[in-house]
Formats: sequence, structure tokens, C-alpha cells
Amino acid sequence: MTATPSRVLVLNSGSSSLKYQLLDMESGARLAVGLVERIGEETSRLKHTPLTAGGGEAREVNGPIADHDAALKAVAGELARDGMGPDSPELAAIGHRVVHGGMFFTEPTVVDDAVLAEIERLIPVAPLHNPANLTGIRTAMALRPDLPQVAVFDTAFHTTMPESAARYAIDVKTADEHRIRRYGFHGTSHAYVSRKAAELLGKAPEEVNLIVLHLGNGASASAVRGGRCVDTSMGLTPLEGLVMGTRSGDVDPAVIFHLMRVGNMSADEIDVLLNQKSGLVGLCGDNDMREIRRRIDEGDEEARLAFDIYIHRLKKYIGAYYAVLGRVDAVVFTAGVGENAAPVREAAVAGLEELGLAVDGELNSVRSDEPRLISPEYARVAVAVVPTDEELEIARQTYALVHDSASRND
Ligand SMILES: Nc1ncnc2c1ncn2[C@@H]1O[C@H](COP(=O)(O)OP(=O)(O)O)[C@@H](O)[C@H]1O
Ligand SMILES: CC(=O)OP(=O)(O)O
Ligand SMILES: [Mg+2]
Repeated sequence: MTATPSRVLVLNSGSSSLKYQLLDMESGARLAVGLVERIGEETSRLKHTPLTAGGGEAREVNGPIADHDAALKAVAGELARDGMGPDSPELAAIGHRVVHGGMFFTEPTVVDDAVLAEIERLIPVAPLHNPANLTGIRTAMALRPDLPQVAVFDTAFHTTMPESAARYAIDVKTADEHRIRRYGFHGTSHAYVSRKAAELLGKAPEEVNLIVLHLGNGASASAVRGGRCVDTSMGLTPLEGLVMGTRSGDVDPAVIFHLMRVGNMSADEIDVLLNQKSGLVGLCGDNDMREIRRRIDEGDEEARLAFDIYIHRLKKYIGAYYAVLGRVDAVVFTAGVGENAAPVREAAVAGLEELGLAVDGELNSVRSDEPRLISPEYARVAVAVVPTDEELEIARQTYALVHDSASRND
């Protein structure tokens, strides 16, 4: 008799990357993790790490990987080399991060034709993400047509926002006709990190008010009251809000008409400008915070100004969400920049002592994969670093969905 399949493969397809993990949900073991970077370029790189007993040696494959379909097939090949390929009978489901779920998807959802069509319809409001998510799902379906493919939406956590935060102050009829409202993104991360932060504070999620700062290549802030999102910085699309690696975040909307009328740019050109050629890369030519800090240390003024603009925006959102929440228990940093860039954390909180916020230099400089406090004991509001794990959260939600429905049918 074969055991009930208990493994979940999670795919997190970004605009030019594919992150993945294979987990066993009964034992809790992480069996493999990996990343394909720079998809579509000549210098693509697949880094695969098997974590089964005796494994653990990372393997790298360098060379062009044209698209997400090719990336996933390469990943399937690496998993198969370790005897954990997608054809494995132990696999219970494949979980997919889907960035835009629009108005309808508030829960993890088993993908069928109607779900695929809705994700496709939402491409104009997540042009960097939904196409990659769709390709990932379609390729995974072709590899394992018999398995449930589960979509876990970035937007789901934000559906609790009150109308006063979710609506833009534009003509209601036009907004309703085009479903224009604030959807918010990175929700799986904001939800996971909020729960972990409450745990770190020794409280139940319902008891704490948090400002969560997810600072990766894309970046967003959330105000979370008692475990529920009450405001977030990304909007109709993942372009609004904080300064990001390649995205501008907030601009006066009139910048767009001005560029159309006076700069003779098309809507598509402006889309590319604001989504791909702005943010840190537009300001100083680099979108990696490590490189920006290195340049600042060498006295580079352009990198310094880019950093200052990034921090200024971040600080404005901390202030805004402090006011939205009224009382804050912790400001929580997460994702690539938030977890690793001590200077960003220090600068974002600098000067906010009157709000009860401070960072302890020594605690802030500790490098660790564990959730940790970086505020001094006297501070009224905690400042924390909580590593995110979108893949684990997606795996849990995926397994809960397929497992619960399987037990109902037993
Ligand atoms: N050691 C580090 N110091 C500063 N920044 C870092 C470090 N490691 C990673 N980063 C930043 O994290 C970013 C990637 O974050 P991540 O959350 O993985 O983003 P995404 O999921 O959007 O690809 C990099 O672009 C880089 O700016
Ligand atoms: C929604 C979003 O911006 O995602 P990422 O940070 O992965 O680009
Ligand atoms: Mg990310």
C-alpha cells in the first residue's frame, strides 16, 4: 500500500525569476529549494539545492533559459536527478503564487479553465507578473495533468481593507465600471510575517497592530490591525507606493498626461518607463541594494540620492500607517532588502524617537535567518526583522485545500 501523497511543489514565478520549493507537509521537511534567475537573458542561472538526508550540495546550471516554460522544465529535470521529479507519486499538489487575483479570488483556489481565464484577463493590471504565473501553471499542468494545481493570490490578504482605504477618490461610476480600486500585493508575505511577528512579541495575532514593510525587488507596506490588513501601499497594480528596484512607486498621475502630451510618449512606453526603468535603477543605474551601499561607501553621490529618496518614501509610509493604526506594537522588516540591509532599517526609523521608534545599532547589525527584535528595550514600539517565506505559506494553504477536500470525499 502506498502512503497518501504529502508533498507539495511550490512555484513562485516573478517577472524574470522562478523560485521554488518542494516540501513534505506531513513531516514538515523541506526537500529541495531553488531559484532560476535572469530568465530571458543570455546569463540565466539555475541554482538547485536538494535538502534530503545526505544531500544538501547546491548545483548550478548556467546558460540561456528563454522563458518560464523552459525554466520550469529545467527545474523539473534537476528535481528528477534527485528522484523527486514532478512525476513522483508522493506529490499531492502543485501550489502557485499568482500575483493579481482581482475582485473574486479571496481564498486559495484549485485552477480550472475559468480560473485560468480570469488570471489571463487580469494581465493588464499585473503585466510583469500574471503572464509568468500563467506560464508556470500551464507548464505544471502539462507535466502533471492529474494533480490539483492551486493558485494562491497575493491580493487575498488585502481583501479585508475597509472601503475608505480600498477606494480611490475618483468618479464612482468610472471606478466601478473598470474595477479600479486598491487591491494590494505581497499579501501572502504580509500575512505570514504578521503571524510570525505576533509570535515574536509573545501575543496572539488578534492582539497586535503592525506596520509590515516587505522590501524586495518589488516593495510594499501594510497596516495590519489584529491580524487583518487595513491599508497597503500597492494599488490597482504593483506600481503604487514605495520606491522599488525598477518601479517608481507613487508619482503625481499628471506626470503620465504630461509625458503623453509634451514628451510624445505612448501609454505602453510610459508603462515600461515607470515599471521597469524607474525606482532605484532609474535613479542611479543599480537596483540591488548591496551595490548601492557599496557605491555610497565609495562616495558616489548618485547612489546616495537614490538611497535617500528610497528612505524618504519609506518613512512617509511608516508615519502614514502609524496614523491609520493609532497604536502600533511593531514595525516589521522583511524580504531581501528588509531582512539584509541594516542601513535601510536604521535610516527608515532614524528620527522617529518621538513616535516611540528606535533601532539598537548592535542588534541591527546581527545577521540571522531567525525572527528577531532590533529595537532597544526602552523603545515603546518594537522594531523587528522577520524573514518571509512565501513558499512555505503557499505550500500550507495548498495542502490544506487539497487535503481537506480529500478527507471530505473519504
Ligand atoms: N545582503 C544584502 N544586502 C542588501 N540588500 C540585499 C541583500 N541581499 C539581497 N538584497 C536585496 O534584496 C533584493 C531581492 O529581494 P527579494 O525579496 O528576493 O525580491 P524579489 O522576490 O522581488 O525578487 C535584491 O535586489 C537586493 O536589493
Ligand atoms: C507584486 C510584486 O511586486 O511582486 P515581486 O516583489 O515579486 O515583484
Ligand atoms: Mg518577492
